[in-house]
Amino acid sequence: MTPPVIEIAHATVGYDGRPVLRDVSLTVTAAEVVAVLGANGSGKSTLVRAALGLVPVGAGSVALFGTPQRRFRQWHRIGYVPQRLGAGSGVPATVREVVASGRLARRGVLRPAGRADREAVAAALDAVGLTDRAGDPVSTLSGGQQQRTLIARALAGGPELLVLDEPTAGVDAASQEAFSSALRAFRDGGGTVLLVAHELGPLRPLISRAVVVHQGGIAHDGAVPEPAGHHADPGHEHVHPHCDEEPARLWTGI
Ligand SMILES: Nc1ncnc2c1ncn2[C@@H]1O[C@H](COP(=O)(O)OP(=O)(O)OP(=O)(O)O)[C@@H](O)[C@H]1O
Repeated sequence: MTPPVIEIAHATVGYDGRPVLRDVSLTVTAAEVVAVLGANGSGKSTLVRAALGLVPVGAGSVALFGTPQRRFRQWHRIGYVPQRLGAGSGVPATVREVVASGRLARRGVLRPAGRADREAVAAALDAVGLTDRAGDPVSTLSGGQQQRTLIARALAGGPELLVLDEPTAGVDAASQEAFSSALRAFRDGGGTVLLVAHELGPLRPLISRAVVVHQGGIAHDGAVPEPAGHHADPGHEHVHPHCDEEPARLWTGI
């Protein structure tokens, strides 16, 4: 039997000895599209970072593709898009260069890019609708386009698992649509997705399962909850910036 893509069992995760998540378990199997939901600061990013070994797990265990995470080396099987780019940082790289860097784990830094690399980069740029911007410096792109560049970089590596931390936060409707079609194509090709989200928007129909992080644990694991309150209004767009008073019941009143 194929092992789960991600298997977190009874993990305690935190920073500087202060636990953020206690005794959490999460299994993601191949071809699932799992959304991690929850209020600001609930520990959504911490959960996905723990899955990837980016924050240490104090107790419990994490396995990736059936291998204990501390022994896992096949990072080309995973594409990760972190929460914030910070690419307005004066890095003069073009969109194509950033996307091509996603091939490095596959080909090694010293081997020149071959045809397969160029084709993968072109396909990834096309998937996120940035082909016409490929030669532009990333710093000249909008926040949403920069986010799409990072998603293309992850896709270019030809991963089996995509882990995305708030891929649509602050991203306009056109970018969200482009992103959701790229994700749909990835899933249709057999890819597995774990993504952190505040609002699902156009991603909602793609999500096969939702996990809600609340008060240091997983409060729900199953069907995608309906948003509560004014968020349920037709046409409501979650455009306000992160705010700490985001009601936890938004995702737990189910
Ligand atoms: N590098 C860090 N060092 C110390 N504490 C951290 C660090 N990163 C996150 N935390 C703390 O861990 C808790 C959970 O943060 P996390 O980023 O996982 O939440 P989140 O649910 O992803 O939030 P948001 O919706 O705002 O992105 C918060 O209290 C945060 O202050």
